[in-house]
Amino acid sequence: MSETVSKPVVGIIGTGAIGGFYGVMLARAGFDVHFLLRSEFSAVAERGLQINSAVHGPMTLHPANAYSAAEDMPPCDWLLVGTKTTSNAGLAPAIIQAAKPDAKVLLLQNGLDVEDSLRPLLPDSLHLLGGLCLICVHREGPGQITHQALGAVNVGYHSGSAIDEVARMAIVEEGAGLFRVAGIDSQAMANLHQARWQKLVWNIPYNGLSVLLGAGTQALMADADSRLSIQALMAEVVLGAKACGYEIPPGYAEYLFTMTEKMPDYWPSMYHDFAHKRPLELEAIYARPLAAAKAAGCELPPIEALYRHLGFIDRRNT
Ligand SMILES: NC(=O)C1=CN([C@@H]2O[C@H](COP(=O)(O)OP(=O)(O)OC[C@H]3O[C@@H](n4cnc5c(N)ncnc54)[C@H](OP(=O)(O)O)[C@@H]3O)[C@@H](O)[C@H]2O)C=CC1
Ligand SMILES: CC(C)(CO)C(=O)C(=O)O
Repeated sequence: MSETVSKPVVGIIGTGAIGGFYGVMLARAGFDVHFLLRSEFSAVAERGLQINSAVHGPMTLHPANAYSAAEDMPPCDWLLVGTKTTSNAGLAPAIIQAAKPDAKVLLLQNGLDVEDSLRPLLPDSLHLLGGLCLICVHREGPGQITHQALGAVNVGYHSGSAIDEVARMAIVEEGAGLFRVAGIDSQAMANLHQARWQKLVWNIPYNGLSVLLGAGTQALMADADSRLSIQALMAEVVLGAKACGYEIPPGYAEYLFTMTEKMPDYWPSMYHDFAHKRPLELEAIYARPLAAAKAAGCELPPIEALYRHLGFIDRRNT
């Protein structure tokens, strides 16, 4: 049965791999999509966005509604934030500028509590949501995105003026519905914290080890020692989540491990940040989960060691 959702105006704040991919998918489904860019503005204004997708085939959006300043964007019903988490608080002026008064702002980002630095800077009328993307995409060049595998987005409510759980879930369902109309698997999550911890079961081992060991997923999965490290780190994330009150479903870590064996060789976005000398998302993916677990009385030494090694690398790299 096809789902009918009225088509809102969508703004993409940060058109990189994630913002560009989901923005193009929504535009292809008939949504009115507007893209805020920074370094790639001229290239995208001239040539549009190209997605080379192993799942959907080649896709081009040309012309794309490209902007270098949020002031020039039309008022948006939904804003999808596709920047890295390293500068969330700095995005508030652009978000406020591009948002309708009761807009929904969806952070399509990995990590824990990534909404917290932004929330106090936004008006209460704006709804803030988090989206966990299970996808392998990266930027190949200005306006050029490679999509290797997967694509689902799980959406949860963080904060805003929704008066009760029913109102919150209606907004979350609306968000998931946008993606489903665009042919993307999407689930409404009742608990955003739970969803963020669950996603960390993948990101904590693979993102960090890809940088530390200089290896993509296939090399990491082919070596007995790195397999053990991945499994140990996954088990630690499950422990940390449990200490904080979030039960990761039994078998979930094993499911992600097996899923990764079947994926094409994938270099997580943290590796791309390292290779391009951009700051790593260490605060969101490591420091906050470690601090939350510690506050709940749970030390996670292997994750802490990985975090410290990555900090050393990051400080010398940027
Ligand atoms: N790539 C993936 O497969 C996955 C990524 N994620 C998560 O998604 C998030 C986004 O990652 P990803 O898409 O890979 O990152 P990218 O680096 O590809 O994209 C980030 C984009 O945000 C832009 N940007 C940053 N600040 C601003 C600003 N102030 N104004 C306008 N544009 C801005 C950057 O522009 P500029 O070029 O100028 O820096 C860049 O285009 C991260 O949290 C990541 O962990 C989650 C699942 C999978
Ligand atoms: C887990 C993965 C690779 C999708 O499987 C992903 O979404 C990520 O890189 O954050």
